[in-house]
Amino acid sequence: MNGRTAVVVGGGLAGITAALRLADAGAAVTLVEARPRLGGLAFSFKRGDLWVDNGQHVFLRCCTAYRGLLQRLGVTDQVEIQRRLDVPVRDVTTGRTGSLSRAGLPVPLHLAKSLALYPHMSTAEKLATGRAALALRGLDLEDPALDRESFGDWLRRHGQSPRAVDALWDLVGVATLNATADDSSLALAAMVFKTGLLSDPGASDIGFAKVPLGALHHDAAETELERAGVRILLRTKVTQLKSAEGGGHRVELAGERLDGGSELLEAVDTVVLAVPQDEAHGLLPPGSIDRPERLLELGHAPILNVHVVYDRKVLDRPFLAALGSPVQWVFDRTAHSGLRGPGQYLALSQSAAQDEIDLPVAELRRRYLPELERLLPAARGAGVTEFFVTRERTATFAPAPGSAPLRPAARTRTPGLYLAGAWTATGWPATMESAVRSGNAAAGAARADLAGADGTAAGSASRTG
Ligand SMILES: Cc1cc2nc3c(=O)[nH]c(=O)nc-3n(C[C@H](O)[C@H](O)[C@H](O)COP(=O)(O)OP(=O)(O)OC[C@H]3O[C@@H](n4cnc5c(N)ncnc54)[C@H](O)[C@@H]3O)c2cc1C
Repeated sequence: MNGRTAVVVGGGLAGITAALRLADAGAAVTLVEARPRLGGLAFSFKRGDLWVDNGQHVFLRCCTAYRGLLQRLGVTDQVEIQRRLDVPVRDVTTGRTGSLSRAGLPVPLHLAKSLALYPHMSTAEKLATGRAALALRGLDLEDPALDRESFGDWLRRHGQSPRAVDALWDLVGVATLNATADDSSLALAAMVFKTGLLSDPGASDIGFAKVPLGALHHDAAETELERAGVRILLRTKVTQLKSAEGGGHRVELAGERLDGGSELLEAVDTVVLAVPQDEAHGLLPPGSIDRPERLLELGHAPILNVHVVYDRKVLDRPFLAALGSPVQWVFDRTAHSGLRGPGQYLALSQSAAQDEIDLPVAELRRRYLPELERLLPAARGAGVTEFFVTRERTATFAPAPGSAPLRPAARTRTPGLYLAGAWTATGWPATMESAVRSGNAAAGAARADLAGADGTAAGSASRTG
C-alpha cells in the first residue's frame, strides 16, 4: 500500500488495530476519533485521586487477537492471566463458596473435578450439565440454524434445570454475552462455551489489566500508532463520507479547530469505518451494504458498574462471582486505581442491566450496599467512603437469536470502504477480541483489494482464496 492513503474512523480497539495494520502495509494512515482519547468503550478516567475504568474488562487466554494487540503495544507485562482458570462462586443464600476451576487434564476432563465438587448444583444437575456440555461441543458453529434458536431453549431441551442455568450457564454466559441464556442466540453462546471452555484446557484462563485500561488502550496505543507513522486526530468527528470527484473518498471532519472551520480529507484510497453500528448507519454512503436499516435492528445491551470504596479490606481475593443476589461479579480494583491507605475499592460488574441502567444512584446504593454485606461478611460494619456508578447504555450489541444476519462483513459494496467494530460479522459476541478481529479483517480486506488493483500476488490470492 505504499503511496496509498487511508483514513480510519473511530479510535476504539477495532480502529487502533486497523490503523496499525494499514500503516504496516505502507499506507499513509490518519486515525480520526471524536473523543479526546483512544480506547472507545474500554477506557478509564480520573475521579479525584482514583483511576476508574468505565467498566471492568476481562479477557480469556483464547482471545488471541486481543492478546496479539497487547503484545504489539508492548504491554503484556501490564496484564495478568490466571495460571489456571479459577472462579470463586459464593451463594449468599447458603453462604457456601465453590469454584469453577480447571485441572491439568485434556478437554473436557479438565473441568470434571471442579464440576464434581461444585457445591451449587445437585449430582443429577451436574450429570445433566456434563451431557449438555458434550452436546454443545458437538454443535457445528457454521450451521445457520444455531442463530435462530435461543440458548435458553436449547439448555431446557438438554435437561438443564433453572438452577443449573443460574449457577453455571448464566454465571458465565451473562458476563461474556451480556444477555441471559433466554436472550442469547445459541450460535453466539455455543461459540463462547466451545471456544472458552471446551477447546483447549487453558482457553478459559481469565486475564485482566493490572493498570487502568487507558494506560493500555490510550497511552500505549497512541505511542505505537505514532511510532508506526499514523497521524492521530482526537476530538475530531467525521461528519460525512462521500465519493471524491477524481476517485477515492472524501472524508469531512468537524473538530476543535482554532479557526472553527472543518477539514476535508480528499481522494482517500481506503476508509475503514470503525464506529458503533448506529454511527456507521449514518455515515455509510447509499448502496454500500444490503439493507443498511439492519444495523439499527441489531440493538444494544447495557452494562452497569457499581463502584464502592470501603475504609478497610472486605474482599480477600481478586474477584468473586455471586449467586442468589443481584450482585453478579465483584472485582478488587484497589491496586489498579492507585488508592492509598487501608481502604479497598470494589467494582461490581452488572451485565445485561436493562432493569437497572437508569436507576438513580441513591436507589442503587440502597440496593447494593446491603447485598454486599450479605455477600462479604467483612463488609458488615465497614465504612463506605465512596459510592458511584458508571453506566454504559450501549455497551454491546444485543446478542439475540437472529442477530447473525444483521452483522455485516468487513467489505462493503463501495470500493475502498470497509467496516470494523465488535458488532461486525466476526462470529464473536461484542468483546475486545471481536473488536480486534474486526480491525484485522477490515485491514486485511483493504490490503488484499489494493494489492489486487495493483495486480500483485496478494490480490490474486485473496480473490481465489
Ligand atoms: C462496561 C463495559 C464492560 C465491558 N466488558 C468487557 C469485557 O469484560 N471483556 C470484553 O472483551 N469486552 C468487554 N466490553 C466490550 C468491549 O469494550 C467492546 O466490545 C470493544 O471495546 C468495542 O471496540 P470497538 O472498537 O469495536 O468500538 P468502540 O469502542 O465503540 O469504538 C468506536 C469509536 O468510534 C468513535 N466514533 C464514533 N463516531 C465517530 C465519528 N463520527 N467520528 C470519529 N469517531 C467516532 C467513538 O468515540 C469510539 O471511540 C465491555 C464494554 C463495556 C462498555
